[in-house]
Amino acid sequence: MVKSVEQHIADILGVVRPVAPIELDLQRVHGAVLAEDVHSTVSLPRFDNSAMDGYAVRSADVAAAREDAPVRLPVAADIAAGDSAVHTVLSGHCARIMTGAPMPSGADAVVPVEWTDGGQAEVAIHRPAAAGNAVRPEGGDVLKGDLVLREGARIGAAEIGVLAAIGRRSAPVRPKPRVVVLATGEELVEPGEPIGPGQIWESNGYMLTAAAVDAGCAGYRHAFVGDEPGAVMAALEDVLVQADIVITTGGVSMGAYDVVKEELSRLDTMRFEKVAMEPGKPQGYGTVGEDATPVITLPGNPVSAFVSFQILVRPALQRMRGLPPEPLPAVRARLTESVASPPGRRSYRRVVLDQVQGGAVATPVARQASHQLGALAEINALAVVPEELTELPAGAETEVVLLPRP
Ligand SMILES: Nc1nc2c(c(=O)[nH]1)N[C@H]1C(S)=C(S)[C@@H](COP(=O)(O)OP(=O)(O)OC[C@H]3O[C@@H](n4cnc5c(N)ncnc54)[C@H](O)[C@@H]3O)O[C@H]1N2
Ligand code: MOO
Repeated sequence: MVKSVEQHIADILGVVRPVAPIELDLQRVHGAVLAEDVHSTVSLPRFDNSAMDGYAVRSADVAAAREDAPVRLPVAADIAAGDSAVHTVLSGHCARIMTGAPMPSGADAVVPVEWTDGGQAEVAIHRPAAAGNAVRPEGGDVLKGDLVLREGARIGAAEIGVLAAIGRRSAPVRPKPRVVVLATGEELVEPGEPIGPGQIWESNGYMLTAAAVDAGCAGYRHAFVGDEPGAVMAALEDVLVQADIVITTGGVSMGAYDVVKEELSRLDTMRFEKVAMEPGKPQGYGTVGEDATPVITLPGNPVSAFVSFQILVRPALQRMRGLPPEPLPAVRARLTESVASPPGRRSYRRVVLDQVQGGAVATPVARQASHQLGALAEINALAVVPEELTELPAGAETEVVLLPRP
């Protein structure tokens, strides 16, 4: 039975759940997703303060100040940012004040230093300042009790700035899901190591770990395993405690040594199926272990693994983060060349998407086979050929999925 892409996405979503919320330190929340609304327990600014370097005055005292007829006031105090003393400006006096310094009581305006002679004992003020001039009032930004961040917010630089500004040392978040990637195959050799006949350098593990990071997760690449019996189960048992989800590659098709499928299909919590897509036909998913850790088994062909991850696995990772499990964004674009597709399967063809006058155009790369990793880094999108078609001619408009960039 061949299964639809939508059904397989739904089935994978069915075995994952959002990671449990924890309170995480400010220095570790980047990339996490907020698990609760955050209300401010303080007003911002916390106190009336000066917006400029200048002189805190009573506005009535400087109302008559003119360019050619300055008002002269004695400078009764010098107030720097961080000054915690209680200052008062009496009528007919002023205080020198710096940006961010608390307003002294009595004063209701700040005259910027540029409107004065900059005097230290006495200052000549050449322009009037209205009440409130260059004063940042308490609560003028955030009021105590205000909702400042919503549950479900992705925590980036701006959110971290807000949390710190309201004095929070930590936040209730869903941390980045821990994605462990396990490549399998007897032919694999670590990149950088000498290689022998029939061997290949392991690339899927590195690629998918990076793809998991691009999807907002913490990616960990486990050492790859060979095809010896028991190796996959042993590696899985090894990683279950530290994984929120495990992604394997290889060993899921029809071969005599397709050990992932062979070993894991003994568990009644795992399913191995054919999905109506190309690349990415042989797929498996389910859970393993006491905690029902999700395990997704992707095919070994590098492009199949990559496309399967982006189309099938990414929505599940978004759900685990605590976000809506949305697919990658897509646009409509015109194909510059024809693309083929096997009957009954939805094909994802590698294309370069460009914006030109007249709209978006998608140019397929020449090498479209599942092992042809070479062109993967040239592309920025995948053009979709629907199940019911075996070809889309040049000039046809189709859905084009935008690939994520870090
Ligand atoms: N008789 C059939 N043969 C195959 C079928 C089929 O339906 N009937 N399906 C083909 C399709 S489609 C795919 S996709 C692959 C999937 O195969 P496996 O998931 O079992 O993967 P392997 O056989 O282990 O490897 C396939 C290919 O990819 C290379 N590979 C594997 N792992 C890595 C890695 N970590 N880094 C780089 N390259 C990797 C491996 O050397 C093979 O060349 O099956 C088809 N066959
Ligand atoms: O489905 Mo395989 O993934 O076409 O190469």
